[in-house]
Amino acid sequence: MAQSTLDSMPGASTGTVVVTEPLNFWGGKRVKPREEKNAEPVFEPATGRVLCQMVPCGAEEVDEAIQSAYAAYQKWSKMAGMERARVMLEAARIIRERREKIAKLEVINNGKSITEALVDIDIAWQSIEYYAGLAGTLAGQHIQLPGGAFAYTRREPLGVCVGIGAWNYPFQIASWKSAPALACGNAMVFKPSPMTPVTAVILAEIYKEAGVPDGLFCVVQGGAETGSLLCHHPKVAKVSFTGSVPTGKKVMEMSAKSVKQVTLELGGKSPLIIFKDCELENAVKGALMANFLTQGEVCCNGTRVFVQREIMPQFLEEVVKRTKAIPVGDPLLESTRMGALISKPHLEKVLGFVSQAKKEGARVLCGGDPFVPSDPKLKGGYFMSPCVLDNCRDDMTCVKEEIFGPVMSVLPFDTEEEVIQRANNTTFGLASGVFTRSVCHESALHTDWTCFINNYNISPVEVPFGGYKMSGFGRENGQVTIEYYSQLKTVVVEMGDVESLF
Ligand SMILES: NC(=O)c1ccc[n+]([C@@H]2O[C@H](COP(=O)([O-])OP(=O)(O)OC[C@H]3O[C@@H](n4cnc5c(N)ncnc54)[C@H](O)[C@@H]3O)[C@@H](O)[C@H]2O)c1
Repeated sequence: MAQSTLDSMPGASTGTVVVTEPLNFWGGKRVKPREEKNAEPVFEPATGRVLCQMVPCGAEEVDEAIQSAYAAYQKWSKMAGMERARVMLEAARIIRERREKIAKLEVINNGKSITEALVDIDIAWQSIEYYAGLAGTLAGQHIQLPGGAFAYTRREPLGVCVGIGAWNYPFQIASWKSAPALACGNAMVFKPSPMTPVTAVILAEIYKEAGVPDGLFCVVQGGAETGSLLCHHPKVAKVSFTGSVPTGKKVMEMSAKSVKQVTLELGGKSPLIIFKDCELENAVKGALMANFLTQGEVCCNGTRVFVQREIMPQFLEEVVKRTKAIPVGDPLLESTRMGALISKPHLEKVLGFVSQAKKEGARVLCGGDPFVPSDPKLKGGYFMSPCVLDNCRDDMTCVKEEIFGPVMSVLPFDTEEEVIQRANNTTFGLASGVFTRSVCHESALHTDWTCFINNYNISPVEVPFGGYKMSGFGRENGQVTIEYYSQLKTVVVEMGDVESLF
């Protein structure tokens, strides 16, 4: 029963899968929704067909999941880091073994290409492996005090952590949040996006199979209402949220009521700066990687591409030629490089940004239209042709707002000083990129956020990832994330008599 969705994957193709198993998971098993009446259809983006029904969890179900996570936390937090590591390494091994099946299911639910989904799943198990490696290293300090007294510190878990995910990297987000949480001895209740509910529960099954106590990683389905129940629950110690800025603000506000810790991984409108002394071939490849992965639905995409005026003509010629050549279509085909956007309303929103850009004076050099693949089964899918916009100005909507689709805005610049000022002139602060052959750490230091030099969208699990300004705070990945899922306890030990002032 538990493995049936995945077991049907090897023979599955686009347009054939229906998921009927329950998508909630707590107490060590899948749990049927209590009431089906609020069910919402979930669509396969490549066909527009209904893939499954998502039934939001209500207050009682959320409470049940949290209680089950709390019970598991009591056991898991008492285990040694090395014991936790062993279980997590087994989970990573199982994911690696099933990577093709999980990736296929992810594609069917999310619409991204199978080539990319396989990378996402690999990054997911790597994250669990990485934090398993750190679980045994959690330690404190010993501090000597006068008269033989001393103090020591211990790194302790927080308790039950909540993870709330976006729809663009469903399995990977669940792994990036749960891996450091579990390594530190916490339990996690995870709520995926209502548009991508099917793979988080697979992760829950894998953790169980690997040997975590029942309830340690739970999945509750739902949207805003379920999310807010999680943020308000008194037994929750921390909320790690990935999503848009407006929702992030609400999560922070709700969490503040009971002083829960929060990590916010929010949106962006990142700049990519291409200097005239760059290796043009690499800069063009970088611009494509910075804009068109996952149909442009990537938070840290470098969607404001600043190009030094002298090389603008060559840059545009090359970038447009390659953008036109991107194969858009059936995301399960290995030859496809761009799949379908997440939903019909989202596709319409992205196309609306292109129309608005035209009205404001931008020139469409390619793409920006709905795309209908020749395969009849894809006729109802949410495809569009990847778009490059020229003639852009900093005050245009397409340059200021997060589009979250395959739309690149290209802007000319003259000097480094000017471009850094323009690049930083945004309330977002997630990522940036610089292409140049000269030493450019100066530019990296001057951008208000993470900076990729001579590449873009590289996120190895060892490297911290996260935002400045309204793109959020806290970090995911890297050693530092341990600090966001643990707290430091201090113990002071007196060895002599108490010197009292009274
Ligand atoms: N910085 C990052 O790491 C990162 C990664 C991926 C996506 N994103 C951002 O996510 C956004 C796209 O994702 P989205 O459309 O799913 O975002 P969203 O903000 O609409 O939803 C994100 C999650 O929050 C939940 N939610 C909605 N209202 C809520 C509420 N009131 N209380 C609690 N939870 C609530 C949703 O159900 C979903 O699970 C983009 O802005 C993108 O940049 C950021």
